[in-house]
Amino acid sequence: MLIAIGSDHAGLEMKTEIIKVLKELNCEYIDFGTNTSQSVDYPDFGEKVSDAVSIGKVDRGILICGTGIGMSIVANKFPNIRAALCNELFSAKMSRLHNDANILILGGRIIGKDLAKEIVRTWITTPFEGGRHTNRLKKITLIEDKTMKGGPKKSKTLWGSNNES
Ligand SMILES: O=C(CO)[C@H](O)[C@H](O)[C@H](O)COP(=O)(O)O
Repeated sequence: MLIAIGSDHAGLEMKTEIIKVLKELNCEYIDFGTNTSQSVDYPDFGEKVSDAVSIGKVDRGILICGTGIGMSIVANKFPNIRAALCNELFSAKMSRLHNDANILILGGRIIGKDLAKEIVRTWITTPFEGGRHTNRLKKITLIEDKTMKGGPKKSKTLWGSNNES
């Protein structure tokens, strides 16, 4: 299995630990950074990993930021992405069994490295259950098609418009 992995500065230490687990599980990986403790912006790294999974360059992705929330917001903007923020084992297992999650997200400032490593082991080795869940995933894809078709929607936020008319 080929895994894309990335973090911001708040997830860097945990990323280093998780790479050890990937090696232990004989997973190949592409490390999209960051690789220094300098403060960076999580969307830049979330985008690289999510894009790699979205276009099928890699099988799955792992993202780490401070809480995992920022990376989750970024990753779930991408087509074909089912990103799951899992800071405990049960969610990690269920995100594979029921949701076929293809990106795992962890909060580097929320949980310790031993739990994070155990979550990664569980998430990598748990298969998708299929059955009734397949139809639910198809419905998610239909929603994605409806909402993403036709390119970016106009949006005006407090931070400014990304598509001025
Ligand atoms: O947790 C996060 C928000 O969702 C981000 O991933 C960042 O890690 C966090 O915002 C970084 O905070 P900092 O104060 O700039 O270190």
